[in-house]
Amino acid sequence: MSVYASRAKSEARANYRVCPSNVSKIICHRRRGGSEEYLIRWKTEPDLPVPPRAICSWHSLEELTLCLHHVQAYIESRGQPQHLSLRYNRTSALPVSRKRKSPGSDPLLSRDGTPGLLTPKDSANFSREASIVSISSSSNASDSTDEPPDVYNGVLQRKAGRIVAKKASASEPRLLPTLQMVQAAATAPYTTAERLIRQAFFDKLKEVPKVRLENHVDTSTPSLNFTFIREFVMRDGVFRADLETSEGCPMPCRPNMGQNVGCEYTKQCTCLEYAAVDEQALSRQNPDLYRRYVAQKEANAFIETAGLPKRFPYAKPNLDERVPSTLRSFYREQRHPIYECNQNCNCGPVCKSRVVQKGRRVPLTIFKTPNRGWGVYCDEPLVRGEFIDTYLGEVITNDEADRRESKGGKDKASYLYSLDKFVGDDNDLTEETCFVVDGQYMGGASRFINHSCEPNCRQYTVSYNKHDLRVYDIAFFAYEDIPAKTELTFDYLDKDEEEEEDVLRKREAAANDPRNMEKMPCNCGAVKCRGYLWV
Ligand SMILES: C[S@@+](CC[C@H](N)C(=O)[O-])C[C@H]1O[C@@H](n2cnc3c(N)ncnc32)[C@H](O)[C@@H]1O
Repeated sequence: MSVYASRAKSEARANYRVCPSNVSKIICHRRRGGSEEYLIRWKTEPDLPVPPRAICSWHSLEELTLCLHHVQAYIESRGQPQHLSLRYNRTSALPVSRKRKSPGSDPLLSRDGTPGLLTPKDSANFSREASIVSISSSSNASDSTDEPPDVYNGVLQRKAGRIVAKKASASEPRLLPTLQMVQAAATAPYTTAERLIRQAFFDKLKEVPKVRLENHVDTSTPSLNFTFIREFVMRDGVFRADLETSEGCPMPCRPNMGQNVGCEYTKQCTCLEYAAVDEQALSRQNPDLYRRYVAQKEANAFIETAGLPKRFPYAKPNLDERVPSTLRSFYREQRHPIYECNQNCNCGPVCKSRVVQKGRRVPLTIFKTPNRGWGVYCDEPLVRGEFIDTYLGEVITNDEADRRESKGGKDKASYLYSLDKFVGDDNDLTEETCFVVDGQYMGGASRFINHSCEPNCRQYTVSYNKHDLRVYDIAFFAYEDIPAKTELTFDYLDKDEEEEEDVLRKREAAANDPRNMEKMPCNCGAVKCRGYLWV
């Protein structure tokens, strides 16, 4: 038997001690042609902020020797004399600066998967089961009682070197864990459970058009407690406005108006009643009315805009389905709500005022980032103003959102999105009475979009019933041309662009403000990063 280390590089790290008893696990990956690859998972020193389950390789030649020695002993114990190649990850789980890495830098595994760990994508396509084995020892890092056990998707937990299936409670009934998972949990190492979880997630994903999962960082998948949905799920205490308030645009809107594209060519379209006023057209058509309008606007007074010429939100150069509609610059910059035509309109399905309601057209990939959990990119290039997807989830009351939020600590990811666009707009809607979308357990791929202080996407309000101020779509559009496979991001605080010096000054102040100790650091990596996610 020979153990062959491929592409070894050494990198001494004085403060990181590795010895054979520190090896918590060896992952064996059978390759085409019968050879095997081994990945070594080290336990970490308790005082080093290296993730306990990080897959590390050796950091020095001595460590490599120990590592090979350990692999050899392990293989001998299994009696598998084969040609072996040992692959490694160059030390990516460094003890410092892990949290502040820019997106894409220094990933645990390279993007093409080489030197490669089994990725979830690989495992789903594996005809032959990747053989994954574990060496457990009583001193296993994640077995220590002062550390919480690893939780796999809230379904299976690693405890004392075994996998334990979490029981479904009456208040939280679910189909998971499956019988197969429970049985595997009783007998198998946790890597087997992880594989089953991956498979279960891929099964879920099969139902979702044009969404892929990619993970070159580790072997996890998003939570199995997450369900992909196609429309809002309305929970207790939330409601839409009465159906009869949903007016369509009546005659004269017709399917064959103008250039066969519906409402853009009628200034009378009642769906556009609350659309942005076309001030240029107004000043041309009725200078007196224009002057009055400007005065009211400057006085911040309520303006009755019915009958005034309106700006149309979308541009569509031709009727070719492959050419996307784009949001016009005024809407892109001003964030004026977009009112689309609805099922009661006479203009018909090709009307240019129907974009978001037709749903996502672009293919998205949910991928694991090195430092911000899962993120999303589009497989194809996006043009500025192109619609991407809406934010879906359970629609809950603000009180319920507060309850759900209070259950998590500062590190808990937040998936809550307030539907508060119309708060204060001459109505009695308040921050307390508006509804909230929770994408934690249910949603679409866009629920995985991360925050950036310099985002390439923006969120917009899209309404199909101008009388419903509580329930509308949150739609993501590209804010700039975005090349294929670039991570999509939006600003969670929806702040307007700030000067760089202002941001840097505020960032320093935020870093020194003890109240921010409780806040989650932002890892967006942008030059203008504000430092924290919620400041
Ligand atoms: C709507 S989720 C986005 C998807 C999430 N990354 C996941 O894996 O499910 C929001 C959460 O993602 C994480 N996140 C998003 N953007 C981040 C950033 N720039 N820096 C650090 N964490 C971020 C935070 O935990 C945040 O509460």
